[in-house]
Amino acid sequence: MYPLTQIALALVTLLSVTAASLFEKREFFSVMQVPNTKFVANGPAAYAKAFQKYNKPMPHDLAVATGNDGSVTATPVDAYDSEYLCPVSIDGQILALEFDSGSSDLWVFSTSLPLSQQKGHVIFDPSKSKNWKALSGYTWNITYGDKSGASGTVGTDVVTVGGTSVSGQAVEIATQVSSQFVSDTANNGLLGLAFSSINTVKPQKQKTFFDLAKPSLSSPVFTADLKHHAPGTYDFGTINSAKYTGAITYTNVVTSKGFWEFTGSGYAVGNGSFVSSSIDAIADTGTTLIYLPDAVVTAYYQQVSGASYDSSQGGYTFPCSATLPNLTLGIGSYRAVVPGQYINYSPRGSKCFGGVQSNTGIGFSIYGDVFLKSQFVIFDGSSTPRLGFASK
Ligand SMILES: O=C(c1ccc(-c2ccco2)nc1O)N(Cc1ccccn1)C1CC1
Repeated sequence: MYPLTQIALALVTLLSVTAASLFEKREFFSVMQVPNTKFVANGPAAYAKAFQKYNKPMPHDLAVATGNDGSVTATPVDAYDSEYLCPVSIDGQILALEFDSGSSDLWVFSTSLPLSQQKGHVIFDPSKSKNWKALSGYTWNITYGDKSGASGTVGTDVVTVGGTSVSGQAVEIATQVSSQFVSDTANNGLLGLAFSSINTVKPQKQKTFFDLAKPSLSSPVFTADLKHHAPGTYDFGTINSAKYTGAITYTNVVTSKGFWEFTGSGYAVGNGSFVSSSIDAIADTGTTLIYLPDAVVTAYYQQVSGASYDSSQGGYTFPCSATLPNLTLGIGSYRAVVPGQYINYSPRGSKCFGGVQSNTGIGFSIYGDVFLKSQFVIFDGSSTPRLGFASK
């Protein structure tokens, strides 16, 4: 064979081998493992992972050690305790949500919002969730008492709160939010804990996290242990006796409006005598202040020197140096005492704005955070829903 031919043959062979090696199915190859030097070992978390992987209940101590005991921290968003935010995982994306026992929609800031409304917020991106299932044609639209509101579309996903996971939870994606929510950049959405009857999703109402979690909870309850100027907790499925003192007083709940609605038994201002009177009220963790009948509000501020209704502020104000009396609110025979200092809500101009205001126009009273943070509160979602209150 001529050398030229040999060279050509060799070249063709070399090329064909090279080409083949590019396309051949490689039988095996090894990759060098590189240790993650930044990883900090966490034994309990590693141990808990095994239970979570196979969705098995983990031992109590391990649950407590790893924040999986159904307890979630509720952190005040500012120096006035105007709202409390809790970390919620949506298929691994963690957002700070406001737990609201006065509404029943779980909605989040999302990538579907105009960028101007997303600014400053932690955003949920459904495209990054492997368990996300869009509910085609479903919408939601909610308006709150302070005229704030939001609306959008819906899907379902896996939602985890304090180690309690729920699959198929309706997550309401905001496509529009009001200016109050845009400017509240710590708040990335709400988790409704009122009754599912007032969920706003159409064409089919959706269930709240609590309703979906109930069957997996040891007891169909959640508790609120909110604190004054400090983080507190919501617990799901258990009543932690270390968090309250004395006996729990239970009172019946009417669910016809979809709220945790009950009848208060009266009030006392400071060391004054208790006035028996039926007060139709709701327990609302999503409302900051206490809204009461005018008779109670005027009786209270009569005991605060320099207090007056300031129409320019839309409520009662008083000199910030004023000493505020305690407010006692009756629930059955139980006397819930709200410390006076909790009722100095915030400086407003040269005066301070009261944490107790009139319920005029609402149609019922609202026992909001100023009240709830003075108590340990049990939201009992059993077949006969009831509210429990205890001192702490
Ligand atoms: O903001 C709400 C509120 C919550 C949920 C709903 C709603 C409509 C449809 C489904 O839920 N509508 C509200 O209005 N407050 C508190 C409040 C504060 C001040 C004045 C009026 N009210 C409801 C719980 C009482």
